[in-house]
Amino acid sequence: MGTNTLAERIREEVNCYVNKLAEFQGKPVDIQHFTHVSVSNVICSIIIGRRFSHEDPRYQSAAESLTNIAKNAKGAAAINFLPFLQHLPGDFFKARVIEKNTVNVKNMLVEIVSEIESKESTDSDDENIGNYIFSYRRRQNEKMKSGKKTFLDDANLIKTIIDLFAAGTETVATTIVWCVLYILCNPGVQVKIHEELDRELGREKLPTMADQERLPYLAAVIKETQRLASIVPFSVMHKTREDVTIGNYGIPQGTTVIPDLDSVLHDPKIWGNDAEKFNPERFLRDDGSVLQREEFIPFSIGSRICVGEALAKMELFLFLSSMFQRFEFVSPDPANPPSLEPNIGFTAVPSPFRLSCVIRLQKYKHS
Ligand code: HEM
Repeated sequence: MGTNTLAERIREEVNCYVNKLAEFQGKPVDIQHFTHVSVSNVICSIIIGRRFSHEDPRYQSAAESLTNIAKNAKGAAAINFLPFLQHLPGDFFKARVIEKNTVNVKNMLVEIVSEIESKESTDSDDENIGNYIFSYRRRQNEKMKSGKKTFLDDANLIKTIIDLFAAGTETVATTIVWCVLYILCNPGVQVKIHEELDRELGREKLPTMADQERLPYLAAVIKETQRLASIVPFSVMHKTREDVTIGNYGIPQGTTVIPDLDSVLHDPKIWGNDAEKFNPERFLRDDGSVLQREEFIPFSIGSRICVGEALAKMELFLFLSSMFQRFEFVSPDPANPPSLEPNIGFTAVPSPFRLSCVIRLQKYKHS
């Protein structure tokens, strides 16, 4: 799918999202659920070509299951190291919770894929271009016709869709919520974001990707959020395919390796003694332009770097720029800001909190 089409789909979702937040008229609300639904709708529009309403019960149940999987993933990781643990009575490592939720998501997807495919047979190819399921099936048919061996089968279609939902929803939604939480605890940062947005974009038009380079302060805020929140602290497990030597350490073939991204993102030798503080300025040069740091690795590094990095960056910019343009985020009790203590599962998620989305702009004149 082209970058422009993708950005347009994200902007459509962002517009629905900020309208949804505006409905609360500044009353305190926990935005985690709405943010998850909107971000997974971006993945939905890529995979099946349409979005779901925030109230759709089938969709709400799948979103809840994905959250449960991410929340409990850390405990279940112990079973990857010591597989016999899965036979213990009870569910101390939450493997059964994960299994139950995965089956729920899988059943919903199988149902949706079959609905989409029965509808697609009546749609023209042009209407389906840019839809992941359609592209997958087209490639699968080409491979089968050519007689080549292919892994593109029904089971892998569902598995890759689950991967995209699981990896692409929790991560981006959690980063957006962390950003707002850091802002509540650092109100001076929000003042600077608003100044930059008002000066560079005004308040009439929903931001586009073309606006990104005019907002270096916001870019620094997003980077600092990703650094400090370090939402995938232990990345994804890998296994060595051959014997390797790193420094004085020999790592035999077949060793499970857990990359500790957190140790780089929070290292005071790299970021200074204020490494545990939220300080967007560390990503800005003296002239106000954005500083790229090679130690900034929230998406990991190497050949298995996150495949969704470009999409995630686009979403973070379009969601957050529009949110700050439209609202001022205020803690209902400024003297007692919400806790910054994360709940660590597969991702590091903020503890639930409420905030007021005070409207700066009623509605966009042009979207
Ligand atoms: C702020 C958002 C995100 C962060 C911080 C993030 C971070 C990561 C990290 C650390 C990894 C592990 C890389 C490794 O194995 O070394 C990963 C893998 C992955 N990510 Fe992301 N990600 C984000 C968003 C997304 C999005 C939006 C998608 C897709 C639509 C996505 C899809 C994936 C997939 C499929 C993998 C597995 C790649 C593989 O198996 O090689 N991610 N991500």
